[in-house]
Amino acid sequence: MPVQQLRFAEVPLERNPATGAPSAAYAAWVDTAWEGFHEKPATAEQLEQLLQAEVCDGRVLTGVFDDSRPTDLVDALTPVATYASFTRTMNLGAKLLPAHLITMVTVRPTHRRRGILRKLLSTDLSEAKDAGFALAVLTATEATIYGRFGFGRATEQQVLELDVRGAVDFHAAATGSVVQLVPAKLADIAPELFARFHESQRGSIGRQESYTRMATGAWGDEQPEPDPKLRAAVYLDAHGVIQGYVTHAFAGWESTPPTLKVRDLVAATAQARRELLRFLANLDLVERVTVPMVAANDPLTWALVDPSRISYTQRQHGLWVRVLDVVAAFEAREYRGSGTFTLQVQDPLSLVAGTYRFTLTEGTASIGLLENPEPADASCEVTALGPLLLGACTVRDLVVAGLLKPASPAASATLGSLLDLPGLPHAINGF
Ligand SMILES: CC(=O)SCCNC(=O)CCNC(=O)[C@H](O)C(C)(C)COP(=O)(O)OP(=O)(O)OC[C@H]1O[C@@H](n2cnc3c(N)ncnc32)[C@H](O)[C@@H]1OP(=O)(O)O
Repeated sequence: MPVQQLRFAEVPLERNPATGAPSAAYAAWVDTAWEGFHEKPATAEQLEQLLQAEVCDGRVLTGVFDDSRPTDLVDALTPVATYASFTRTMNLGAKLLPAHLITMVTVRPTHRRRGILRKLLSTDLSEAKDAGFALAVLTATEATIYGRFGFGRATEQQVLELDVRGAVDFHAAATGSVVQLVPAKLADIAPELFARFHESQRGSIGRQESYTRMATGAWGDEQPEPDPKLRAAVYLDAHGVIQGYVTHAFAGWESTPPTLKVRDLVAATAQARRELLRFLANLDLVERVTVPMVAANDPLTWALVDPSRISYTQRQHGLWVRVLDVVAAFEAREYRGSGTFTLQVQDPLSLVAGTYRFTLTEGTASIGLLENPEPADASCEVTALGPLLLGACTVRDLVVAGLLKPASPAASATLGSLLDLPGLPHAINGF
């Protein structure tokens, strides 16, 4: 059936009024989404947990239905495609801005490559812009899908592997103390510490409800069901203030070498992170500690006396950002110094196309869309705006990549001097 004849409908986060259990329509949506990611069907208890969490998140679920399927073979409530969105803030450096988050996008193999994703995404991005969102954000299963819709790669992450055989020495003397505690104690501590991290880290994206449930062991890292293996510790600074937490689980005696896997490590200060890693590095009976969601410019190599204990694996793209409002998004960014330039943006979805004048005064921007466009100092496709907004790379990197086209070498140098930022954007969670 062509995409025009399919039915696109919101699937409410609701319960069966008679039983109080998650509704059949919600269950069918989850089952389709999970099948799309090759997961087993959710159990009744998992569905209950998911519904609770998704209500907390304020998710909006969309299902796409093919009413031509034989109802004796397939329940009419079962969608052929799923799509979900909700709102969290993103740290753009100078400000946190509400972002439109897109997730759980699946199209059944029987209905692929006939434009369902294109219709879902282009409609949703247009509605998100009309609703006032300056950016949409997603994580991608494949890097090649979302550029055509204007998403640009904004953060990266990798897994840190630390060889913890024998004594692991740090340059800095230990400070503060670490207290091991049951994960349930993190119910209030985890969101509060994450909020402090989120305020301080460019590129950070707000967390959904599942993260608190995972920090407390109510959910495992793979399924929304209790995880008895989980252990936890907090770091207290020299004044006794909690500044970070870590949750972790032993990978089992069959792991080679014996490995402890960090599930989540949230530190409100750089010292807290270092001290939690020192705690992990000194655990007995394990030879390797792995830490996920580590920044591409992770500073641990500078903290250890022997940096060869560290290796990084699984480096990959993290958040993809689609700018929906150039003025609001780029006024929430940091800059260096003062100056002006104009940027012409091309946008196949016509959401942000135009020429913008940036007037920068001591690191803050005032931006306007020009009514009578003039030849711009640089031009780019909308997909370059994500990395440019977050400072994910330098202006020169974007120019060399062919993603940003300066009118002259002087214009390139001016943009670099104003837009290049120290450090990298980083997010410690996906969604
Ligand atoms: C935010 C997230 O949730 S990321 C998770 C994405 N989901 C998955 O990976 C689950 C498995 N895959 C799927 O469910 C589907 O194949 C999807 C969602 C990736 C694509 O859905 P479809 O409805 O087939 O895509 P649609 O037909 O609308 O294609 C839109 C465009 O994307 C392109 N495209 C679609 N899938 C892919 C892919 N896997 N890789 C590269 N390009 C792709 C198409 O060629 C098309 O390009 P064009 O319009 O420029 O010619």
